[in-house]
Amino acid sequence: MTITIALPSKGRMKDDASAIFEKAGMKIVAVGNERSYRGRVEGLDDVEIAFLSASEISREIGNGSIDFGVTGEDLIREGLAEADARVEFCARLGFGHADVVVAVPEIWLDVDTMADLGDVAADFRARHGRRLAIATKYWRLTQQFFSAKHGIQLYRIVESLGATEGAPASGSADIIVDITSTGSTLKANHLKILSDGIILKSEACLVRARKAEHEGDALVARIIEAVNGALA
Ligand SMILES: Nc1ncnc2c1ncn2[C@@H]1O[C@H](COP(=O)(O)OP(=O)(O)OP(=O)(O)O)[C@@H](O)[C@H]1O
Ligand SMILES: O=P(O)(O)OC[C@H]1O[C@H](OP(=O)(O)OP(=O)(O)O)[C@H](O)[C@@H]1O
Repeated sequence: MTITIALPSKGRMKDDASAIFEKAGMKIVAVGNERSYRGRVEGLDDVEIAFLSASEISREIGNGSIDFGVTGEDLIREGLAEADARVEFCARLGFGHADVVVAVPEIWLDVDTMADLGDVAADFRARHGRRLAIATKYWRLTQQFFSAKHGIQLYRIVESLGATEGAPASGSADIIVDITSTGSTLKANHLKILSDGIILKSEACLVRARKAEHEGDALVARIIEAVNGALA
C-alpha cells in the first residue's frame, strides 16, 4: 500500500515541516522540478509526498484522500466535525504556535471574562437593538466555545476573510475570535484577550486519517515512530 503524506507547500509551516521529516531520517525530494507539487522520500519507495496548503491538508485528511498531513491543530478542529474520531493527532511538532482567542475592545473595562461577556450578550439587544456581533473565520470553534461550553446563545457571527482585528473599529462587528501569536496585531487594534478566552492553543501537528487499512501496517507505524523520535 502506498502511503501519502501531505506537507505544506507554502506559508509559515513549510520549512519546519520538511526539516522535521529530514531529522526523522526521511529526506524529502521533489519529483520533477523545484516547483513540483509531488515528492518522495529518499529510501522509502512506498511513500508519496503531496505539497498542499495548510488549509487544504486539513480538508484532504478529513476526506481520507491522504494518509498523513502536517498542519495546524486549529485548521483541523475548525475544518472537521468530530475531529478526534476522524483524525489521530500523532505528534505535536513544536512550531506554528498560535492561540485562537476571544478578544474585545480594551475600553470594555467591565468585561474580563466569558461570564462578563455572557452578561453583555444577554443585554445587547435591549441596549443596541441587535445581537452581539463576532467577527471570525473560525465558525465552528466559536460556536462550540460560546454555545456549548459557555452557554452563550445570543450572538451573531460575521464572517471575516481577513483583517479580522479591524472589525470592531470599522463597526462591522463588536468583538473577534482570531489567531494570535505575538499579540501585536491585537494590541495595535486596541483589543484585549478575555482571561478565560483562549479557545485553543494550536501548533503544527502530524495527523493521520483514521483508516482501517492502517491497522497493523508497519510503514504507518514507522512514520509515526520516526517523527516522534526526531522530536525527543
Ligand atoms: N501569526 C500567525 N497567524 C496566522 N496563523 C498562524 C500564525 N502563527 C501560526 N499560525 C498557524 O499557521 C497555520 C496557517 O498557516 P498559513 O497561513 O501559512 O496557511 P494557509 O492557511 O494554508 O494559507 P492560506 O491562507 O494562504 O491558504 C495555522 O494553523 C495557524 O494556526
Ligand atoms: O499575534 P500576531 O503575532 O500579531 O499575529 C496575529 C496575526 O497574524 C496573522 O495574520 P497574517 O498577517 O500573518 O496574515 P494571514 O491571516 O494571511 O495569515 C493572523 O491572522 C493575525 O492577524
